Amino acid sequence: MPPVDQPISLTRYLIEEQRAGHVSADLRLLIEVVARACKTISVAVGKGALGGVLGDAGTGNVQGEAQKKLDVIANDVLLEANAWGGHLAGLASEEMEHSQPIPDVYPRGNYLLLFDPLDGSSNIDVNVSVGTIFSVLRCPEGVTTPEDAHFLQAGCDQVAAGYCVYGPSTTLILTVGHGVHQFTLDREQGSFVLTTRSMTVPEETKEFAINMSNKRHWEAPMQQYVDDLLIGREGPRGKDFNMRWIASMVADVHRILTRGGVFIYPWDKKDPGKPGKLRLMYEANPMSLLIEQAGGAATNGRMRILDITPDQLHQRVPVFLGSKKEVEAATRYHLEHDALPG
Ligand SMILES: O=P(O)(O)OC[C@H]1O[C@](O)(COP(=O)(O)O)[C@@H](O)[C@@H]1O
Ligand SMILES: [Mg+2]
Ligand SMILES: [Mg+2]
Repeated sequence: MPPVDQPISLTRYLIEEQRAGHVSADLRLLIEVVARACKTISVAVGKGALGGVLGDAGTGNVQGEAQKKLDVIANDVLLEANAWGGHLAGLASEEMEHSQPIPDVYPRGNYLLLFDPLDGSSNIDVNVSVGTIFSVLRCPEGVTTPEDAHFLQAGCDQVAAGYCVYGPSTTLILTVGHGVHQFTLDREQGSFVLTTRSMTVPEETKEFAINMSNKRHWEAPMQQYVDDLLIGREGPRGKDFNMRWIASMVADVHRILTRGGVFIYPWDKKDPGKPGKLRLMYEANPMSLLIEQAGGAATNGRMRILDITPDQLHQRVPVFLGSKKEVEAATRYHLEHDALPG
């Protein structure tokens, strides 16, 4: 990836993208508001035990998951910042049952924002990287008070997507449909600086990321695929593989954007009613757009994630994303299994 010679702030990068006709003024300002909210969340995360922000909130979200204090704080920060941002018609969060239109009394715009305010929250209390994932859609024409149904657009309709990782450094990864770029938070200056232009995911990899403890609950083709990875060079894949699992999707995807790999959260029969663990609108779609923009691939094991027509705001999907050839290989195991007679 080419290094950047001159420090370029996120603001300057976005102005250049606006001049090039890649973003509207409204979208530029909306991304700036999200980035500012991420800075605030980064400060809260960084306080750790000193800030009293660790531990459970004692509440559950709409998904029936126990919320961490920081899940609630991050959600509130994003809501507050964006309600006054002036560029949105509505927003939706993994932590809220329904989407929220921006009330009349606030300045409003034509975009819809969806977010996972804090991804990987099981890692907060052990001081491992967590992050924020976001996705931007257009509000359908003529709609002034968007409802859940207006957010149900395929991932290929996203106009921007990104995530922020709160790790050893705070980094913002962004696409507005013209490549994927990395910005690192300069903590002294308080601004995001472009540190990697045009990130690319190598086509091939020898590294996979999966929660192996679920293996016995997977479908047959998924078990076969991983068995073949583990046999390594003596098996049909003809090479040895390494494994990583951080259990924060943002951090696992960030590694893949940086050095390649494949990330898989397949369907499992622990809870057969759930079509997957990860959420289409807040996790799978934005990450799939980023990965595709960086030259990788993303499927649900059978079809391209960005082509899925959502039918629920909190819809879950299996996720296979990363290095193109490896995602194609894992997908092929499923499609060939589906084509078997009987
Ligand atoms: O604990 P598991 O089952 O391995 O799941 C880990 C996955 O769950 C997630 O933490 C789900 O995200 P949330 O923390 O936003 O619910 C992903 O970031 C991660 O990839
Ligand atoms: Mg998440
Ligand atoms: Mg979350």
